[in-house]
Amino acid sequence: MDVIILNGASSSGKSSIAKQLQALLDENYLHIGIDTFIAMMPQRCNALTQPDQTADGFYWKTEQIKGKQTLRIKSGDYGRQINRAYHSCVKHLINSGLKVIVDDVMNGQKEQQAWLAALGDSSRLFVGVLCEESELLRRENARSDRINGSALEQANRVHEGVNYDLTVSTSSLSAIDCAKQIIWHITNN
Ligand SMILES: Nc1ncnc2c1ncn2[C@@H]1O[C@H](COP(=O)(O)OP(=O)(O)OP(=O)(O)O)[C@@H](O)[C@H]1O
Repeated sequence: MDVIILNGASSSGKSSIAKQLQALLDENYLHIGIDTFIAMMPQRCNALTQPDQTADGFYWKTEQIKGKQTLRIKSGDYGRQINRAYHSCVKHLINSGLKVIVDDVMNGQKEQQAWLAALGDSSRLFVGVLCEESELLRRENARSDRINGSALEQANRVHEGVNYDLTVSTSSLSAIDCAKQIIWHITNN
């Protein structure tokens, strides 16, 4: 498998699963996500600590969705350029003979299509990382580095229209057991 794409809301447990996969898989897999690129960007390009401050990179915006005040991540021109580069960078890594675990918060079906276009004929596994909303909220509140409200907004939207090879539930399984489920699927399909 060239690339394993873990898709789920913030705090659903993607990074934890990615680390367990890296430990358990025989072959070496790189772990990459948009946070990898955010860490490379000049700080002035993003406004991720407070909502409603626009930026050329990524920022949070309060929107009324279905009558509810909701925080959504938005991107400016630079952010969109970074996102496209993130997709093609994964393909370049694969073309260099490397294997990759992508840890992503997809914008539903639209972003899966963008991944499929970028990945071409590389072998890939789309994994939905599911978590109950009450548990997402508990985890988000326990973290000091995540803005409150983002996990719940993403909870359903990230999965809308996405076709998965398998899903794992991190509200009922530990990260290591989710990783074992994924490896079982790869080995037996
Ligand atoms: N299967 C699990 N069971 C219980 N707690 C978990 C599980 N997976 C992750 N957690 C906890 O949830 C929190 C978020 O985990 P993690 O960083 O893996 O999520 P994430 O989906 O990568 O989040 P983000 O997209 O915000 O980076 C951490 O405190 C982690 O310890």
